Amino acid sequence: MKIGCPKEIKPQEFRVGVTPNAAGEAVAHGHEVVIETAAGLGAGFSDDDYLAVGAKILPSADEVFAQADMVVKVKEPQAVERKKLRKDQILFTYLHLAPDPEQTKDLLASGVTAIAYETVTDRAGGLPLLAPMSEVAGRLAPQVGAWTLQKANGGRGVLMGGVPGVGPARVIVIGGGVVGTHAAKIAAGMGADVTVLDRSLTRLRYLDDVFGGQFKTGYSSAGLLAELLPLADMVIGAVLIPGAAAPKLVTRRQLSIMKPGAALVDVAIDQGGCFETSKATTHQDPIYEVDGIMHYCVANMPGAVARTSTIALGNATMPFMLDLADKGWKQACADDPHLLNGLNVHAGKLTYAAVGEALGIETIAAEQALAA
Ligand SMILES: NC(=O)C1=CN([C@@H]2O[C@H](COP(=O)(O)OP(=O)(O)OC[C@H]3O[C@@H](n4cnc5c(N)ncnc54)[C@H](O)[C@@H]3O)[C@@H](O)[C@H]2O)C=CC1
Ligand SMILES: CC(=O)C(=O)O
Ligand SMILES: [Mg+2]
Repeated sequence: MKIGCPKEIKPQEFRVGVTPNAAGEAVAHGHEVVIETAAGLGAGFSDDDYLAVGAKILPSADEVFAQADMVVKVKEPQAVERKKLRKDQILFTYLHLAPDPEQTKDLLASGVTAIAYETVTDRAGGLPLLAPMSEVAGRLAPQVGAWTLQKANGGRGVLMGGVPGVGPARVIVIGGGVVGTHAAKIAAGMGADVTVLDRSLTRLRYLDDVFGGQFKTGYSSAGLLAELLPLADMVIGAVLIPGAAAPKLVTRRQLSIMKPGAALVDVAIDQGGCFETSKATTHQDPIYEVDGIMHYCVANMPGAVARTSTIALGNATMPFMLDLADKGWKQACADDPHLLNGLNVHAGKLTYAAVGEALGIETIAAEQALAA
């Protein structure tokens, strides 16, 4: 199979979908790998690094898309990239379709077979291709939140760890999955007073067992949140209902009960965001203010630390990419129900129920696409 990897074109996105290590393994499996020139530069990989493992360098994205049987990326295809997709081509990348009707429409029209990293599952009930980026975004969240809290950025001028004689910042993390756990660990490590809320008691028991003493836990409800919001210096949104649009947990009216200059960091923005006032921002212009509350809503946070993120993502995607290339998507998905859970679009049909529900589009079962 010919595997193609274009340079990412989303603003300030420096990650790359295929690392030289992954390219080398694919070549060793007998596949051809074509990489757009300079695709890896932002993550510290030169064209020569790819040539050294047997990949080919192509001069443009047009040629990569035209030649590839499978396109491997990081971010959802942008409008100009979507025009290059075609029937009988596999697209393997993050998609986040539920809050994105335009992209969904274009993918359906293209006829492409699109497998979304964020809905591939594992035996433990986790999301193995989302997890590495959730680890990164979770660890970044307190860091960017702390920056947002600085006076010059519109924040309330509170230091995460406080100082002797002055108490620490209070941080509320909503959602105690991968993002939430890593965010809480780092915020607690910075000296903040941290509470993690989740709706899963099993998850709260795990967090209490492992991190009891470092941060507190609470059962996520509208009532508890209303109690905690007036006390918070920072709220980190880290909820997920896989594939679905994020539930709105903090309303615009509730901003008025918060401290002026408090920071909302909505990591769940790629699924539409969990605060009513969230709208996606970019690394170039990451924060904005609503009713005196600062919002940070960058939808590709891991792009800020592109080298760490690219290697972490490549480690996770490589075995799935190899499986898809070795067997073709149908056999790979038939053999692995967890990879089949990644199938979101095939030949003009949506194959992921939560996306269909969010967008009001008819969905077929992924198994039906396999049988077609
Ligand atoms: N902005 C960015 O750059 C990035 C965003 N993300 C996003 O972060 C979000 C979280 O991802 P993960 O932590 O990997 O998911 P996860 O599945 O590991 O954790 C989500 C947690 O949210 C909990 N939850 C669901 N509804 C809740 C509610 N109403 N209140 C409290 N908790 C609730 C679940 O029980 C679960 O523990 C996703 O939307 C993901 O796409 C991930 C990486 C990068
Ligand atoms: C998960 C995701 O959307 C990202 O890493 O950008
Ligand atoms: Mg994202």
